[in-house]
Amino acid sequence: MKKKIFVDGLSGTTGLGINERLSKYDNIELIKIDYDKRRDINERKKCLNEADLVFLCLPDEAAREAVSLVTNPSTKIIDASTAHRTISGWTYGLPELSPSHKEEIKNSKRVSNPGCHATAFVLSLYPLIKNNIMPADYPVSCQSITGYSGGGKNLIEKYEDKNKDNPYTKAPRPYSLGLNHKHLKEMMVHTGLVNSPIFLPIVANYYKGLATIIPIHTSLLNKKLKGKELYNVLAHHYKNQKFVKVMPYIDEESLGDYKYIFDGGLDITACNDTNLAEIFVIGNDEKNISMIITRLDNLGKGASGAAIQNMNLMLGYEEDLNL
Ligand SMILES: NC(=O)C1=CN([C@@H]2O[C@H](COP(=O)(O)OP(=O)(O)OC[C@H]3O[C@@H](n4cnc5c(N)ncnc54)[C@H](OP(=O)(O)O)[C@@H]3O)[C@@H](O)[C@H]2O)C=CC1
Ligand SMILES: CC(=O)N[C@@H](CCC(=O)OP(=O)(O)O)C(=O)O
Repeated sequence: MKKKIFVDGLSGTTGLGINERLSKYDNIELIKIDYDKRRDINERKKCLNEADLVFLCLPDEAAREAVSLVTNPSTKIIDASTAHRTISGWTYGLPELSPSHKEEIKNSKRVSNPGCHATAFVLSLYPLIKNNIMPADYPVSCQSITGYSGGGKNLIEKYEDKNKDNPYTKAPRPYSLGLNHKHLKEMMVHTGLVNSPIFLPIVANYYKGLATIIPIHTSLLNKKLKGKELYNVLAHHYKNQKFVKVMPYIDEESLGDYKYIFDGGLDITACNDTNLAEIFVIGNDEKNISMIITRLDNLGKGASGAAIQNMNLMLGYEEDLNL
């Protein structure tokens, strides 16, 4: 029997990405809603309760509302919004963190898809805190560079406005300057950090692709590891993962012929159109400093790709089916 799937918010950036990926499945029937009725609460309620699994690709408030409309006890939900990422009763959809995270997703009816910045951030730090290498009260700061599609339809429209004086397109823009980005709680809860990271995202004039940049003073770690040892911890943690790769270690010596760097810089769009997150560990042992840079497609492993991976697990398919 085909599984019935409903995408609430199909016309949005994440919804379209999920829809495109779902079109590769032949064992899935998409529940369709008239375009004109896509915000009609009664129509949505009907579709939500007919489905074996629904994707919520909506703003937070609308996602909460959608959950409240689901009365069918069999309906499974994957929520792409921020609404349920730190709420009890919901499973965080980042299966690479540990075998038990993956197992929980497989058995869950309520999975919250991680935020795009948070995905890269949590993947970078979880193994270090879990293994007691980074203290839970380490003063973490992080910058993240992202393409403008991360802001959904509204921000895409602003960036793509062809007015030659369009202020958005002039230069990259640091944002969330109240230092209260909506991913902070999620970043803490799912790494085990006890203090808020200082998180500064930067949006730039390109469509998609994201990288978090986390500097580390290795002398402040519980274990005074060298850069290569830090790399070894992450490489070991993710060694069996298809969608999270730890890339070869970078230091001054390897920099010259490092194949993933061109003209001294790292391409943060290299994971676009994939479901990959790639982690780079960079070290300078003389100065006791390291850096973790994690890149991904904010619409791939940062949103729609991750949602499909979670669906595969929840429906008992191969985790990497059609990804
Ligand atoms: N873009 C990204 O990189 C990522 C986004 N997310 C999250 O995923 C969710 C969707 O984001 P994104 O796709 O970017 O957003 P978009 O703004 O591109 O799309 C939002 C969708 O929600 C629909 N919608 C809005 N309000 C309602 C409502 N009250 N009832 C029904 N439908 C409604 C819109 O319909 P309409 O066509 O009428 O406008 C649109 O289809 C958000 O919570 C976002 O934070 C998560 C990770 C990454
Ligand atoms: C450029 C831009 O605005 N990006 C979004 C992140 C998108 C994302 O991960 O979103 P959710 O947490 O909503 O799922 C932001 O920083 O708010």
